[in-house]
Amino acid sequence: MIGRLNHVAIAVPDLAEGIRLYRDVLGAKVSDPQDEPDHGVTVVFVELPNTKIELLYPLGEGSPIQGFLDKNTSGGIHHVCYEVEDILAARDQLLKNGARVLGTGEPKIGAHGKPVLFLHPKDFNGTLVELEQV
Ligand SMILES: C[C@@H](C(=O)O)C(=O)SCCNC(=O)CCNC(=O)[C@H](O)C(C)(C)COP(=O)(O)OP(=O)(O)OC[C@H]1O[C@@H](n2cnc3c(N)ncnc32)[C@H](O)[C@@H]1OP(=O)(O)O
Ligand SMILES: [Co+2]
Repeated sequence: MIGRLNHVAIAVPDLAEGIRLYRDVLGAKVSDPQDEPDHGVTVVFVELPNTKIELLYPLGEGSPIQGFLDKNTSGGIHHVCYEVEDILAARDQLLKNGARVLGTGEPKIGAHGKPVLFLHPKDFNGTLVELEQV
């Protein structure tokens, strides 16, 4: 069901410092920050030849990454995103297999303009999983 790795997301406590590390220290191509109010995060994309890194910073009240940053004060790997061809078929299959789909269960439009869903980290070895329809 899952295909390519679309991105690995890293929650950062300081976005400017995260950009500096990836652009100036690691020498990667880094996008401008993009606010995603529907997701409660500001996102910066780091373009790698084979995948992307998504730097995440909380946006607004009740950001879904705030609790994670409170626990991981230096930041940390927040989720991995796998591509799927049909997100509703993937969701229904996962629900049938007992995985918990977060939120309303309906896909939202993600930072790349494509439908996304999240799966509970406790159902996947402590790793929050995002699915993105490509
Ligand atoms: C824009 C976009 C895109 O790419 O297109 C994005 O990625 S948006 C990315 C931001 N959006 C999302 O993350 C949406 C989905 N996320 C959520 O609904 C939430 O963040 C949850 C995953 C449910 C966690 O919520 P919250 O932190 O309030 O829950 P909680 O503190 O009760 O945590 C429950 C347990 O899960 C653990 N936990 C929390 N976040 C975790 C994470 N990212 N990875 C692994 N474990 C995690 C906690 O440590 C805790 O474990 P213990 O009980 O053992 O202490
Ligand atoms: Co993501």
